Amino acid sequence: MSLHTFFDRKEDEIGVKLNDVQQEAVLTTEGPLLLLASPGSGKTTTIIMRIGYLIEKKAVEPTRIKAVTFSRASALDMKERYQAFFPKLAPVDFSTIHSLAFQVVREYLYKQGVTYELIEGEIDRPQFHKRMVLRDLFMQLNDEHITDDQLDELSTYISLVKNKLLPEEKWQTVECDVPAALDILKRYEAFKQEAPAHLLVDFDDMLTTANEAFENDHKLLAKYQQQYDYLLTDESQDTSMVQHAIIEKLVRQHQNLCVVADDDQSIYTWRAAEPQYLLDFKKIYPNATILMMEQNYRSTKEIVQTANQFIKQNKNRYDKHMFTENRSHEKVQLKSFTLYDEQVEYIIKQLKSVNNHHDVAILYRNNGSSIILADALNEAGISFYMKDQDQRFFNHWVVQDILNFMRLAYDVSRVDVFERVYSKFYGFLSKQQVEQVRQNPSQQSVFERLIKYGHLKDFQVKKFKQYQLIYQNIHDYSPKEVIRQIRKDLGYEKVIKDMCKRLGFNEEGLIETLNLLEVIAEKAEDMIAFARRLLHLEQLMKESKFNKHQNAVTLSTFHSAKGLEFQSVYMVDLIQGVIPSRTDLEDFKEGKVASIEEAVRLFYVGMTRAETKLELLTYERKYNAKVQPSKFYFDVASLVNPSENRQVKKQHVAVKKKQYNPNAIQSEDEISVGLIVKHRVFGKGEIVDYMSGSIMIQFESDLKELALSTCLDYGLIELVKNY
Ligand SMILES: Nc1ncnc2c1ncn2[C@@H]1O[C@H](COP(=O)(O)OP(=O)(O)OP(=O)(O)O)[C@@H](O)[C@H]1O
Repeated sequence: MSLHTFFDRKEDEIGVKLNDVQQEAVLTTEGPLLLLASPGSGKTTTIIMRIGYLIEKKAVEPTRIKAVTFSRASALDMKERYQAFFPKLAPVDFSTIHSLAFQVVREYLYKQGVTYELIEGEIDRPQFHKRMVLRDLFMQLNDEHITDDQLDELSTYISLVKNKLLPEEKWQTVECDVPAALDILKRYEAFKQEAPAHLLVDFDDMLTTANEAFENDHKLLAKYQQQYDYLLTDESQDTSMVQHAIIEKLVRQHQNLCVVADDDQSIYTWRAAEPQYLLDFKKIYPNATILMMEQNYRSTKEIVQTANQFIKQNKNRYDKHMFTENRSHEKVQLKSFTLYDEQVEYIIKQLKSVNNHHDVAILYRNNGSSIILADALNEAGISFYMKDQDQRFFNHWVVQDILNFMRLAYDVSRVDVFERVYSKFYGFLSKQQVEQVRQNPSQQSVFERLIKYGHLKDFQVKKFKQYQLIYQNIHDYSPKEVIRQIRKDLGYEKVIKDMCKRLGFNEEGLIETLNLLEVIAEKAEDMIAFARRLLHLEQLMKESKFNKHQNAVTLSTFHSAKGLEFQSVYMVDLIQGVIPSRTDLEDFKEGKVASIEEAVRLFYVGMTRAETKLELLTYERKYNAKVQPSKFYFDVASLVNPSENRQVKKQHVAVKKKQYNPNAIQSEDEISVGLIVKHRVFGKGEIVDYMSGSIMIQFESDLKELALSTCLDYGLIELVKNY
């Protein structure tokens, strides 16, 4: 059978004729190969064909091929695609790196007579679960309960340190905002090894121990090296250092390694992914072949061209040129609303005008965006699907606090409820003072008893008399107004801001939670209806994962949308501080580009999910505060409508040079995003974006893109304040 017939036959069978690069990737079976695959470029199709080719044409035993995937879901997906493409061939081993590491560790420790116990995932002794252990250690070191957000951050920090293979003396180089994180990590590692003959291991230890096993036990390594003649790793842009190290050792003899990746879709560096490894691939494997699969089969010309130009602003990448032979359809749409509410109303209107919701996705940066969307969709009678809905919002302590403040309104004599929130009233109550209330039970309100028996200081008496008055009239107010009163008049917001300073919580996130609660409360008549609405929403979001095959619109974060595709995609809440995030922007100001480049990649992942329709949505005001549209929104706007920007530039060329201003900014080095400047014609504004050649300034009246050289040459802008 000739080569020609292999590809032709497969074309007849599955209806896909591989393009030239795809064919080359199939045929390059020997030696290291880095296959850089643009989104929608037929990566999975090519990998499966390559495996089939190895078996059918090169007579490789299926058991001698190992395909390592990033997740169990993609292992399953590949297995199914392989069976569909090659129904007559014996199965190939598609599995995650963790399952490979698990086998290695089991054998390695068994040989040493050491037993082990897994403390992550489903385990026998829940009290030894990683999260429980970390909770206890946090308490021991900080004398406080850890929040769920902090626990997540701590776990990520530990994973990062382990996956980067950092030695102990370098652990402190990794930043973590959780108090005493480094000490917790040290104690956690010691705790797991307290009994050397019975180790406690988490998922990260599986990887580091497997790597160590290959380093120390040469016989074991040789056994695994001889087990597979061909290795393939998928989604390799998300692979961590320890995972790369394991693979490197496995293929050391034959070097038959096919690494499939898209460095432009690397969005997990915060979870230890090492896209730099791909950029250094030739240093590690000098004989490597690098192929670029750049033809996109998913999206229209407009979407592919815009996304392709957008990603080129990143510098640390392989310079690929994604293209498509698909049809033209419509430009990428950009919508900027005055108010946040208008964005939601617009989406609902759009969805009501189409019947098929299954093909539509609404994508956002943060999970918080889903709450208001879910609420509005539910009101409009539109079903939605969420793969990994985040229930943390509903269980969040801020939400529980607000509900407890409200509960107290229905029975102001309840000490048990008061005890849950006493420290959240601005008034510095001590446990002992509250204890006095408990020790003097009566039908009187907790406030009266507190004032009578609590030995309060003068200022506390004054405060709690005010609070008592607020509670007496609280039922006259709407639930939204009640939340406002809790925030402002009971001093809750002041208390949580103090907590943020003391405990390193994310203030912005907590305020956002309160704002979201106010939006939900808007539609409720009273506090009971508000609590019910919250419960209903929680239930709805929990159950939304069962709507996958219904006529339901998909709600997803950009991260979780990776690998998915939809006819229509709405990217929402595109504002500065969200995407790019505040941290991305701060890093950028300090000259660090890694995080803003990752934000660009994340945005790119979102854009490339769309097949025919892509809309980017932003707004200028949210919860009565001014916000700025995302820098990426403008980047896309200038790609989609370059002529509009040219008009703006033309306007400024007319300015006369003789009006020279000695205080003006004269050099490009003085420009940075966030600077407050005064423009000679347009007045005060903030630099919101800065690209080579132009700057974008948000003036009070509107936003303008100005030619940088004109501003500098003619002394048009001067510095007002730097922050
Ligand atoms: N050579 C080709 N000719 C026509 N269609 C193709 C070709 N290669 C792939 N496709 C089609 O492109 C679509 C995407 O392919 P596939 O799922 O393999 O992409 P992918 O690169 O794995 O996507 P992702 O961006 O999710 O990584 C599929 O419908 C596939 O049939």
